[in-house]
Amino acid sequence: MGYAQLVIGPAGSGKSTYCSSLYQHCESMRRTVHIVNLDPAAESFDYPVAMDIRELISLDDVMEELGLGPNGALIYCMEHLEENLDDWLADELENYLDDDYLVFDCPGQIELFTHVPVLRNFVDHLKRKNFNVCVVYLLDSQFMTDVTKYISGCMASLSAMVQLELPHVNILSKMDLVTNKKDLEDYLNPEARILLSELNQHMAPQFAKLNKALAGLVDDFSMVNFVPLDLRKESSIQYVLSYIDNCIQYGEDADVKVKDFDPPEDD
Ligand SMILES: Nc1nc2c(ncn2[C@@H]2O[C@H](COP(=O)(O)OP(=O)(O)OP(=O)(O)O)[C@@H](O)[C@H]2O)c(=O)[nH]1
Ligand SMILES: [Mg+2]
Repeated sequence: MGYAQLVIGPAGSGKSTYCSSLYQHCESMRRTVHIVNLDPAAESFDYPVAMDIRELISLDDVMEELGLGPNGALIYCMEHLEENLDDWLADELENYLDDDYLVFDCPGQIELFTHVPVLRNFVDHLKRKNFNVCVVYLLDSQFMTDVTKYISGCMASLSAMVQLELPHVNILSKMDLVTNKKDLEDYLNPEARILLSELNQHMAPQFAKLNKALAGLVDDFSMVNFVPLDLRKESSIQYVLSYIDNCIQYGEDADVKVKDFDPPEDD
């Protein structure tokens, strides 16, 4: 059994920074994680790259040879990855199987989990290879300034949740930039009733019905669960990591092993 985090979220939400902080944290804990770059447009890394999509395909080559723009080229690269799941990915994964912990740093284009089935097929492949996979969805806390942005963030995350059908953890990133934590508290665990009244205050009366439906949707999916992450604090990184570990049952087998080593009782 392997373990994997699929780190996704809008462009610039802090995915690569999260991966690098997680790597450093684990290193200081003497725990091994392997970070995989799935972003063909990435240029430099603050973490050692265990596997790299750029070894399979280069965004610049695709843009040049096919005359595509950056986003079209990215989709092309990811579809190329999809076609090579049984070749390139399978070969690379050979090096990491039992008990290994992989963290996939994904590109930020939201189309990847709303429009095309690439990531879905990617995780299905991981599951077939016996990986327990969890989606780690990063949302920038800077955008949680009012209820309309909060709802739109929730919808994007919900879309990934529905597409990927995996255990799903929402992280509110860049908490170090939040000066007034109180403003955010309302959004960490909000009630549908409060969301609705705020939405109605923000928007013209003709949206009342839509607002009710949206607030209800967010409530029904228990989306309203964001874990704040402040990368300055080891305790915050550790909390997030434990939370995710719990979702993918990492460490549970280890507990069993410990129990196995208990001295047998005299009969
Ligand atoms: N203050 C602060 N800045 C952060 C944090 N995380 C990321 N940033 C900054 O936000 C910007 C984007 O961070 P990245 O980690 O590259 O974001 P990303 O989600 O990987 O971006 P893409 O791969 O382009 O989608 C960079 O300038 C980072 O330095 C954080 O926890 N605190
Ligand atoms: Mg990145």
